[in-house]
Amino acid sequence: MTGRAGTADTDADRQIREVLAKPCKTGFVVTAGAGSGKTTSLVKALAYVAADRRVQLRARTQQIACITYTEVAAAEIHGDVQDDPLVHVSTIHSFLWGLIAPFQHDIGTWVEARIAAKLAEIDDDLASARTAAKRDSLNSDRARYERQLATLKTIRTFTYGVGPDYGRGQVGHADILKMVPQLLIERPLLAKVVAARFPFIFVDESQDTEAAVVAGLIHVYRTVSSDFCLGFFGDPMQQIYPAGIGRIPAEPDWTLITKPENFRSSRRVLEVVNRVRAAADGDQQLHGRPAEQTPDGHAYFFILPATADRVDSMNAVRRWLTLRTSNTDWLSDEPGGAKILVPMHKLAARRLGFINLHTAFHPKKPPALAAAFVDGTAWPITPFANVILPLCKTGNDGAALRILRKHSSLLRDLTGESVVRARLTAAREAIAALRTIVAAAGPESIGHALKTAHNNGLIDPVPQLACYLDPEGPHRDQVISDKTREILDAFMACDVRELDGYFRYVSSQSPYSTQHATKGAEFSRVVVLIDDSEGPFPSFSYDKLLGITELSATDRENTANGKDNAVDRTRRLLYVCVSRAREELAVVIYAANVEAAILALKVNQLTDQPLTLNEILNDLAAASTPTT
Ligand SMILES: Nc1ncnc2c1ncn2[C@@H]1O[C@H](COP(=O)(O)OP(=O)(O)OP(=O)(O)O)[C@@H](O)[C@H]1O
Repeated sequence: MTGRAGTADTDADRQIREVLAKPCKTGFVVTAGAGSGKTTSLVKALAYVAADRRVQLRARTQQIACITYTEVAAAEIHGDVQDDPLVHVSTIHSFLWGLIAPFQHDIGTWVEARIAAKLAEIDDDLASARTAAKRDSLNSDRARYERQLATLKTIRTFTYGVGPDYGRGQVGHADILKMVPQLLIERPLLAKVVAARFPFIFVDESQDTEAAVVAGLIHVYRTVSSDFCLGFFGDPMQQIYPAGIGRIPAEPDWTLITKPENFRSSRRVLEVVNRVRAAADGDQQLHGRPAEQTPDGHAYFFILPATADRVDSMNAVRRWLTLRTSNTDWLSDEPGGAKILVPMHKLAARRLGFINLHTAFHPKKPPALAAAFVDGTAWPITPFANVILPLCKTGNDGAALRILRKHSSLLRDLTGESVVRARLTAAREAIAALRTIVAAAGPESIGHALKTAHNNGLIDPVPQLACYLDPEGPHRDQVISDKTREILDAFMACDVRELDGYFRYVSSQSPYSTQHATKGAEFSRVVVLIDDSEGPFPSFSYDKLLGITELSATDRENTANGKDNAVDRTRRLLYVCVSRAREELAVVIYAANVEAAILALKVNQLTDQPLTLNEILNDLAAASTPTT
């Protein structure tokens, strides 16, 4: 056995196995800090059940379900269990869709109710609409939903895509998270079918799983009488998405398991990890590895003036770290070099040259599209990732055909040689036109490229984008909100060259990553960049965490009511960030008032010796001065 499944057992692994060996309905919650090996324990649990119950599960055509947070995590776990077909690893969305897809009638009923709710909402808004323009816009949305409702009856099969297109039988990402838990609770048969198909369901990163989804799964547990096991692996301190449940409400008969060790971090890094957590729930980790295998490592805090040039000062920090740790990897921008965790994409966007693109996707009140921009899944951009840029980059016809066959319906299901030939010629001409637009680049080249690709059938955009690009086309009944339209208008005006830096960034090819996106990952050398001065960072504030900025009235109200607040949220994010480091860690804070920040770090007991820009510049100067 190799990889995570082959690591030494901990007490928690043994406890989990005891639960899994019980021949009855059972459940458990593993709650433990960063780097304690929760995912490792999950992999071992999968391997154990697969080995122990293989014959029985196979005979009943059952599988062990493992729900992960991202596709990347799912792929890793697949690798860990050597692609065992008995183990069904998927993200929450695809897991839930897999459960509901056979229940087409129920999906139809749910969608009908959803459209009815939208219509009721519009009627309410119409009653209070003050301007004729507002009434017109609401009435036209109403007419669209009415048409969707009318065509719904003709839909034979519902499918699942990024955004909803009810009139054409497509439910969206967000719908799945609402629909499936609701149906699990309302349809007893569905709960039974789920338990019969997956007698073991394990959820990783449970703290960021939506409360409704957790409630749906717990409902399955409560209602089934058969042999069924539900297990959660998570850490409430690492909840960084607002919809996440945080702590799992365990059933009275479940086993609660903790893991007190940290297997990831060096001595100095773990000290910082523990210090960040101390003011939250106070849980402190011990080293899991034997003393001789736990390196001392390095961990430093830097306070730099907010007025400092970001590129120069960051380079100074990296040079200083190279000097102090004798490790030149701190200077490398290649994978394996320093990983720089920025609070917002805006910081990386500026450094990697896609600030206009970033601004386009971040209107004042961002809809879900802004969040999708963050993780590289925004539907207006995917045609560039999958089709437009690959078509422009490849010089050969064969590769272009493969791209089109995979991502476009242009060349699919064609009959007759002359039709195929005509389509191929048209595709070649369209690709040549695209190449010209992309090579010329400049303002609005994104819009030109997108329209050219769409008009020539090279891309099959999601319904909303198709409607935006061709308002009278087959997707004309799509409802596009004003905010989404605002994003699309700004996106079309961008320069196609900005996509280069953006794609490097979201595919982790740059040294930058956002603090949210590093969930579950680990790196040898980590820089955590703290910079509130570069603009608002919604819902988070390092200045508030450190006590440099006063809490707002809302923060105080949330705190008084025991609700989540900016300080707790930011502490959790900082905890996730510092705990990504294996050997070496640098926390770099840009502060408007350096003295106040130094004091704040000491008062908050995060470090006793923060370094200033002057100190590191002096050290660098001394190191470069030849000794006589
Ligand atoms: N029992 C173990 N023995 C040795 N190394 C281990 C053990 N468990 C985990 N590790 C190592 O510790 C590191 C962290 O493990 P893992 O990613 O499973 O932790 P986690 O609790 O899921 O982390 P996080 O919550 O911070 O994302 C990995 O490098 C893993 O290989």
